[in-house]
Amino acid sequence: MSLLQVQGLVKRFGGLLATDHVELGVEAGEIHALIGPNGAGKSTLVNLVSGLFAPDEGRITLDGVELVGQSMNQRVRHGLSRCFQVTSIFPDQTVWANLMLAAQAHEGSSFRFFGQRDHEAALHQRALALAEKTGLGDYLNHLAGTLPHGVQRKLDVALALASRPKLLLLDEPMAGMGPEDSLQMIALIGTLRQDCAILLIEHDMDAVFQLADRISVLVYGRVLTSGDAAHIQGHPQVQAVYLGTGEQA
Ligand SMILES: Nc1ncnc2c1ncn2[C@@H]1O[C@H](COP(=O)(O)OP(=O)(O)OP(=O)(O)O)[C@@H](O)[C@H]1O
Repeated sequence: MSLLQVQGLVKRFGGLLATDHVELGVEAGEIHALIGPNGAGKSTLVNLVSGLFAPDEGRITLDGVELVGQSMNQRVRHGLSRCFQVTSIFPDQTVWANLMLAAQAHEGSSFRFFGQRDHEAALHQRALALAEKTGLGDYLNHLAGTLPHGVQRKLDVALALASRPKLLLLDEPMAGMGPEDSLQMIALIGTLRQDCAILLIEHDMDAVFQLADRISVLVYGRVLTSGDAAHIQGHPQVQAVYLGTGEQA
């Protein structure tokens, strides 16, 4: 069984079938990209997995645990995390304070048998590890709200990693970035493979082909096909959807 297993998932908005009986699996250690034209239902699918939306039908399991019916916080406890595009950042606090708060929120109870000093030291170590992982070392004393966009997005990733997720949901992590920041974010996402599986929505096809172990193509709420980069690039219906070359899905 896959780490994330989506089965028969349906979401309707009025008469619109935004998610049409989707079947999807994300394996442990995999970067799985979700691509498709505007309005194909990518964000809706990620919102169903994260718990922002409730499905009309279907199942979503993470590591064998049913997520449908569980709150977003419960899903985080079961190993799911997502980047919120900077909305989870405390802008008036320093980067360091943001990391310490995130470490405290997720690790507080696991240190409850430690003395106060050991507890502080463990949180300190965790915050430092998150900073190192995401390349925030030079910004620890900066107020989060004053950071350049690309650095804020790294902090966003660091905060999402604080819960030690099994699966991280990334919805357009390169959005609004210049080429230099995009390259850094692609490199960072590549290193996360060691830590967790990733379900990635991304419009930048170069980034997708560089990062993804597997790619699923959504069209009109349905999974058209899944496979590696070569499979997707050679798939006539995918070419038709993206390039308008005749053969339709
Ligand atoms: N909250 C909502 N209420 C009503 N319709 C919605 C809602 N959210 C999404 N939709 C509709 O569902 C369909 C799928 O939208 P979704 O945002 O999931 O697509 P997407 O593939 O993420 O698109 P994009 O690449 O443009 O972000 C669209 O037709 C959209 O208008």
